[in-house]
Amino acid sequence: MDLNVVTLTCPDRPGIVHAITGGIVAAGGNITELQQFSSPDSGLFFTRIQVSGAGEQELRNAISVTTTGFGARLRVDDATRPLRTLILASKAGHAVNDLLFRWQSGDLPVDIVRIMANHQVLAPMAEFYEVPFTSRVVTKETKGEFEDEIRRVVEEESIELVVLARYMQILSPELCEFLAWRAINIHHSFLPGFKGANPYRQAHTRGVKLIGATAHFVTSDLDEGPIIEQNVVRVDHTMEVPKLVRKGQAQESQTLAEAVRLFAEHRVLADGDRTVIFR
Ligand SMILES: Nc1nc2c(c(=O)[nH]1)N[C@@H](CN(C=O)c1ccc(C(=O)N[C@@H](CCC(=O)O)C(=O)O)cc1)CN2
Repeated sequence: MDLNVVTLTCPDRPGIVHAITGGIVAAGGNITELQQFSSPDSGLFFTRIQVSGAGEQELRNAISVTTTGFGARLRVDDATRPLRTLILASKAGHAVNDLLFRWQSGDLPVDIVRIMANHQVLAPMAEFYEVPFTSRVVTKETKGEFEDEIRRVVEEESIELVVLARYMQILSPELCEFLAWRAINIHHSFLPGFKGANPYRQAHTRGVKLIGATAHFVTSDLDEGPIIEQNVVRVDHTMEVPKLVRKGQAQESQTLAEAVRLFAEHRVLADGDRTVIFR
């Protein structure tokens, strides 16, 4: 049985749902889930519709006809096809291991094709999960070559999602543009607080009572990308930085995995520099 996800964004107006569902009926489809949102800020309409019993192309053709003139951005995706995913990592293994375990357990609709890292530390973990692993020391001199290798892998392996699972190198503006809206980073703080490489030390110095994690799309503005998912946990004065790191790692892993799931299920839509999330 075909199962597809229709996502559409267009300037808001009356009759959009009527037009889309008319196309779905024309293609012989049955709606199994429907969510919509009209943004008062952007004036845009957003919808995600899960459809059974109609082919991907038939849906795309039928809805394109019934929404002609709407100025719509339409996608139809096979809901049963796992997203081809590349993980970028450094030394920290908690978020990588969590993704690999959930993937191997069938808990994430992705296919982890490769791990690329700027350290060799995670090679045994990749071998355990039988995932191809590439590592290269990244310096100012070698950064360009490594980024070219990332681009080559994305193109040659038909990668649909790049996950920065505590990858501690800043991507160039050119690579950010190439990966726009298809690269997710996990930042180890509750953004917009404590940007940069050492948020737990910043949190300890500030004496906060909550710490957290933020999954966001990667942009050339460090830690400023559109937010997909966030979580927080309570902390207190008795906790030194190592304890904050341990408590934070659990939040990072959970937050990143949820953001990857939402993206892979086509539940994340772009609304300017923000996101619309259909959970
Ligand atoms: N273009 C972007 N690249 C990356 C982002 C991003 O938002 N945009 N997020 C980072 C992850 N990150 C925080 O979440 C982060 C990583 C690294 C640094 C940093 O200052 N790195 C130093 C080197 C540190 C080292 O070698 O250990 C640097 O690159 O000079 C800040 C924030 C991933 N990339």
